Amino acid sequence: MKVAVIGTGYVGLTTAVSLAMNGHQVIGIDLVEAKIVKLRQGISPIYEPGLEEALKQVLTNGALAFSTKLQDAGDADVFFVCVGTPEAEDGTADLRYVYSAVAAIKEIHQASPKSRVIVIKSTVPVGTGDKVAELLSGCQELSVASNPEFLREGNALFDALTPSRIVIGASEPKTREVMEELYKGVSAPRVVTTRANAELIKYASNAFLATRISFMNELSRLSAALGTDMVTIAHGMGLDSRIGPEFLRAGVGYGGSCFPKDTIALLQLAAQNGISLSILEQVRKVNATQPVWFLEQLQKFVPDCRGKRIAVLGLAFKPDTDDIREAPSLSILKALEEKGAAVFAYDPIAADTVRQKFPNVSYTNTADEAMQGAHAALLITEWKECVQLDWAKIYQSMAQPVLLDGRNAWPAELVKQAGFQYCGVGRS
Ligand SMILES: NC(=O)C1=CN([C@@H]2O[C@H](COP(=O)(O)OP(=O)(O)OC[C@H]3O[C@@H](n4cnc5c(N)ncnc54)[C@H](O)[C@@H]3O)[C@@H](O)[C@H]2O)C=CC1
Ligand SMILES: O=C(O)[C@H]1O[C@H](OP(=O)(O)OP(=O)(O)OC[C@H]2O[C@@H](n3ccc(=O)[nH]c3=O)[C@H](O)[C@@H]2O)[C@H](O)[C@@H](O)[C@@H]1O
Repeated sequence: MKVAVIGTGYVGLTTAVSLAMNGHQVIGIDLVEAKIVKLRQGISPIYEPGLEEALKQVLTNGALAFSTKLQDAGDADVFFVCVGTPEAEDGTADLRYVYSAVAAIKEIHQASPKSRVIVIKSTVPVGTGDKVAELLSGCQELSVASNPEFLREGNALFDALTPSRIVIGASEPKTREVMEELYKGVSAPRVVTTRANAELIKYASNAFLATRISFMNELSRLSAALGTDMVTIAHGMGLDSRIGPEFLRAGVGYGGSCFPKDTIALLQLAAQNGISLSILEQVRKVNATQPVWFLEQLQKFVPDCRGKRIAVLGLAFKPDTDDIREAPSLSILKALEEKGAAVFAYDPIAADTVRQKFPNVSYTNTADEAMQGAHAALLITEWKECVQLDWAKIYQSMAQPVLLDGRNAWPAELVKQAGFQYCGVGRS
């Protein structure tokens, strides 16, 4: 099929590449010319292992092209809307990019009407797909489907190619057929339902995952007080198939472009409907206070950070991405600066972006270098470059051998044997 993908951020780019890999003829559209120039050269504006190779492959075989002009996609059968839906000032989802993309598609359609489907992949509040359909009510042959995306950054292309499920929100049989045709080669369970159900499945999934994390993070505070071990506890819980092992890792809090904005957007949607989602409110509170709690653990080892060298390892909101949106590292750097610490930070990919926000932090080329002479080292993102370290060498190089493991990813027993003072999240 001929497919246009509007927006070439994480979701748009991986959607475009995966559809092209699955045999469709795809054109990716973005307003930002610099992005399109890069993409045409096979340069991914997003860091993810393997993504650029796949992009180059589909560019070379002609299955994928890019443009800044939606008119270049005039003959497309399907328009994927993959633009951002950021948090507005009041916490609701800002839908201006969605509506402006829809208006542009409407113009194209009116100029040369034919059978077309608009697929909303962006995360949008319940009712948005129906509103879009209303806006297009005069346009014959133009229908609207909701098709939320569940990919994880850092693993986005793999997730797009092998999704856990494909959720299709569409009422008309013809629209459902087009959606089936689009995903013909992809083996994954289908949920074919209404647009509203599809939209809520997306928010509910993210909110539930965030809830698991905050539950474990809050429990980790009790675990620290009791002297129990959160990693063992999570393992023991996760073996119950009703619980499962995923998303039980306690840490310094969740970040990223979606959990923070989608949880607040869901709360606002609920409030607009007179419903209080009190559990979700607590989920956000726990997440906001988790980095503060973590820094209180540091205080036990370094009571006064003024002038002390502190190493911060990992800045991206998770490994294998250069994304720092809502990364816990940002609030931790801010707090350390306020305490007067001399911060030395390392991240294999995201340091340059963080430097723009925190110019007074010293950025190093390796984790070892950040830890040299440090009075404590804090693991914030579990990049392998920050985890697989020569502990004997580091022990010699630190001013005070204190390790604060914000991801429970360092080998606790081994480092303790090497002489370090170790403190994880709900494990000591
Ligand atoms: N980042 C992620 O891992 C996931 C994001 N989502 C959702 O997908 C949506 C997109 O997220 P990201 O890809 O992270 O967003 P992003 O903000 O990284 O990218 C959006 C892109 O759309 C472009 N754009 C905006 N308006 C446009 C228009 N009218 N025409 C052409 N291009 C336009 C922007 O220039 C930008 O490049 C959001 O609703 C998000 O919640 C869903 C699942 C995963
Ligand atoms: O809607 C979205 O944007 C996406 O949001 C998340 O994906 P992503 O934000 O890329 O990353 P995750 O792997 O979910 O991690 C999010 C945050 O939670 C943290 N996390 C994750 C798992 C865990 O056990 N503990 C934990 O603290 C990570 O460190 C990270 O900061 C969801 O996992 C995707 O399904 C969803 O499509």
